[in-house]
Amino acid sequence: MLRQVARPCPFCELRSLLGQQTRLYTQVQRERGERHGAASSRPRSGPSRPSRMVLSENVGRTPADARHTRRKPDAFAYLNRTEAPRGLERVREQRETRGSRPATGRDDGKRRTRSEPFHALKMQSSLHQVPYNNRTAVKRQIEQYDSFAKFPLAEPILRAVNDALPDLEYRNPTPAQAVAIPALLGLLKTVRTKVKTKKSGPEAFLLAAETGSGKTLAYLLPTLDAIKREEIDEKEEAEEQAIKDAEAATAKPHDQRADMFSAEEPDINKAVDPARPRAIILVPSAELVAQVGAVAKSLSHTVKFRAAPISAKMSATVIRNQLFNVNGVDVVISTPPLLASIAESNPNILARVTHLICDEADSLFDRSFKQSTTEILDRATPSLKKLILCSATIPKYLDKYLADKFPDMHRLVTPNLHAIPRRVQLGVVDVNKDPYRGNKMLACADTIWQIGKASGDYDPTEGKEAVPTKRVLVFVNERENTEEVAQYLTKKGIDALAFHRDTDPSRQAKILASFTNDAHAKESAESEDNKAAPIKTELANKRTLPNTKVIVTTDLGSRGIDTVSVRHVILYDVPHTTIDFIHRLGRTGRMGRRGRGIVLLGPGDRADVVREVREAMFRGEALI
Ligand SMILES: Nc1ncnc2c1ncn2[C@@H]1O[C@H](COP(=O)(O)OP(=O)(O)OP(=O)(O)O)[C@@H](O)[C@H]1O
Repeated sequence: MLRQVARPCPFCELRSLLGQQTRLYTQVQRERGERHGAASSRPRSGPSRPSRMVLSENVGRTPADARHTRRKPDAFAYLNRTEAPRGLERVREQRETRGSRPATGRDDGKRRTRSEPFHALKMQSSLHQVPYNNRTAVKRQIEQYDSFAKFPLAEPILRAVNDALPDLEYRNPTPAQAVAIPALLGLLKTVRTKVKTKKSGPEAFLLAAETGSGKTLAYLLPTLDAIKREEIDEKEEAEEQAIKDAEAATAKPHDQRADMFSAEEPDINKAVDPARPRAIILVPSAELVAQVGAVAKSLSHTVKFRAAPISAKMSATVIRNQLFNVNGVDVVISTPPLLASIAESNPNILARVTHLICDEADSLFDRSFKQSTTEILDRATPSLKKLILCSATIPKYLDKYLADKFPDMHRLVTPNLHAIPRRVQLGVVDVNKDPYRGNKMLACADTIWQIGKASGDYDPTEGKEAVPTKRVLVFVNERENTEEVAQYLTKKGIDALAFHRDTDPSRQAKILASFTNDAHAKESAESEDNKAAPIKTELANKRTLPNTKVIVTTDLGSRGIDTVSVRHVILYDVPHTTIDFIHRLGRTGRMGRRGRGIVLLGPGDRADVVREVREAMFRGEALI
């Protein structure tokens, strides 16, 4: 042995050289790991061998890059790099020292540092991250308006709030209302995105606030206030004019012929102007027309104005009677295509509009409604004073469009924009596992049975036991699946109904009524119970879930519908975008109530997207 050592063979030399290299490599790796804070967390055991899993940092480097001969890297040059190129780091440093805009709408003007970035969501990132670095100011403003009486609204409007919010002991403004009402009344300076231009036109506002935050009243109350003030001003002007005319008539020599002509003129009552409303509210669906119409009607008893909700589901006679009422009309609530077609044959209908409101603005400016919405906007512009766009989600395309078209727009943003309501929890059911083995319908039925069988929870905010009848919304991505899923659930003894665009209008109204309003729920529950009698006898021998009502729907049911009594939302399909996540989960947990979302994660579904949404919800962060 000793002799062998004394006389080294070439293979041993090679082995020891390799061993040295290996040790050196391991040391370098360990040092690097320690530098990145990873090495200390994982104690090493066994012999230190270079890991085959360590990725090279230089895969993207071309030989040309190495020689510094090429100026521009090719399109794939940065693939597999683990560190930013030196040039990019310089840019980042420069930006940081300059203090660039905050990354999201949820920090105090500081750059947001996420512990875990949205990797999966970045792939489908569609929401505009509305910046606002005056968060503290917004919060202070919200605190300042802790009662409706603090808004300088006309007295009948303040009284009417009680009619719009019955059954509430304390009626305090929500953050959306505290931010929007003073600004729409012209009280506050709001954040403007760009330098003021000299372009004339209506004053434009964007109200961006989370789902179920009372945006309807936030735009309705100041609009009605303005309408009423205009009405009073016009009346006073008319009276002044009448006095002047009378004085002029007495001053002039009596002309009998002139009297004759004036007697022939019709006696026009200027306060009453059929089919010439002062305010238009555009919404994307007939269901929302009915919902916003009901809120407007509840206010109209005290404020005294005429609201005309019109939708394509109404007959032509009903629409005509609503619009061309002899008593006049002040506020028209419609979908854009219907109103645009009416305005084409009666352009005068938009001649006196001073307030145009686009509720669910992201829908109204997307491909399906953009043409009719902009047509109405163009026709109304000459008389328009205020344009108000409202939405719980501001997609990038809308932000870009608004920045181009209305650079002076006032942006009214609440602190929780793009976040799922705080009291909503999100659970996941793995459909791939036993007992479902990929059967989503079975998983859905089982989840609803579990919800139905669970005892009502005590809710301290409402101070009473939870409602005995549980209402569950099931969202699917495709309209065709609504009927199929609803039928399967019915077979499993669940009271489920499909709700989509082709559902019979009267049935649709009944289905929704039981989900949107507790008072209606009692009435419609009775009628539905009577109607469902034959089904019950058919299912008499089956196990049924008596205290649970289910609606299976698509996006149609997710936009703006005020499903206050819904505690559970089941996402049968993983939504395509975070926008859909926000609107679908936003049907529960409204106005600070508790809610639960359950995602059915089946084969091929994006588990990473769901995980990131859950994490963001846990941290109370805005989605991207
Ligand atoms: N100040 C308030 N206090 C208590 N409840 C309120 C208040 N303002 C509105 N609400 C109630 O909150 C519910 C949600 O209101 P609304 O439908 O206007 O929300 P939204 O912000 O438009 O929601 P979405 O974005 O989903 O359309 C309604 O039932 C409404 O009556």
